[in-house]
Amino acid sequence: MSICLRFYRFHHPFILINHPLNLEPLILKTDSVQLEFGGRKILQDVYLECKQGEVLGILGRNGCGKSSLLRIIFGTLRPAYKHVSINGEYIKKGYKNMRVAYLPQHNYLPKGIKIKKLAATIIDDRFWGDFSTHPIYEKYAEKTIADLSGGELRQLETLMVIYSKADFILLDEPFTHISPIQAEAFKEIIRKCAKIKGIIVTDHQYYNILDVSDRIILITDGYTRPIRNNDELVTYGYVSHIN
Ligand SMILES: Nc1ncnc2c1ncn2[C@@H]1O[C@H](COP(=O)(O)OP(=O)(O)OP(=O)(O)O)[C@@H](O)[C@H]1O
Repeated sequence: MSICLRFYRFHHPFILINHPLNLEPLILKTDSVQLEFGGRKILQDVYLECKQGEVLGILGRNGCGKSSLLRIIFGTLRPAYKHVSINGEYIKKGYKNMRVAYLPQHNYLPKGIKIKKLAATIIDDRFWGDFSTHPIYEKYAEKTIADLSGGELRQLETLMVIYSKADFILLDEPFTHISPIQAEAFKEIIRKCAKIKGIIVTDHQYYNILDVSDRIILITDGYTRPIRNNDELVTYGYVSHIN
């Protein structure tokens, strides 16, 4: 039985519980990733840790390997070597048993199936109230994805991953293609979900990443570097200045 279900059964409405059964938060760790394409080294010294209760932001220039790293954790990209674990247990495929959910850059929801039916299998019971009252879901629950605009579909797909049953949520560019007001709303949702999940998020809208994240790591030259203050983003050449 999954930890999520055990949490749900023992949940008491008057106790503020941040983690399942008040256990120690789960910790997702990734290290020793070796990834290359056609002899070109992409990732060579990665260390990343994310625990339930926090948002970890990943920044880096185009092509530095952010999406690849998320796909490696999710289990759909196999590098030469990786070590991914949750509380010490080696995880070969993060997507198995809904340990990890992933929002890719491209659309992922299947065509021809009612959104209501998809939601019933994906959404975490603890967030059903939030999800089912979101305007996008209320408007399109009885429809299929063919009825949504590009931006609406992106919103729905993002919400479905954030509110999914997984312990860890990986978000690749959740702020791209959506309006600023929606980005603000998503940051609120991400913070709320991060009270009981671990969330890793990357986007080129770095100000949104800085805003929503508890910690930041930067990928440069295949390495992950913890960013302790925003000036380091200038030092490492990610931005020319910070306002
Ligand atoms: N299947 C593939 N075959 C060959 N090269 C690939 C493949 N997938 C990714 N790459 C290369 O690996 C590098 C890292 O790609 P990745 O998509 O992880 O970068 P990214 O940091 O997410 O980039 P962006 O910010 O532009 O989305 C890029 O140079 C890309 O061209």
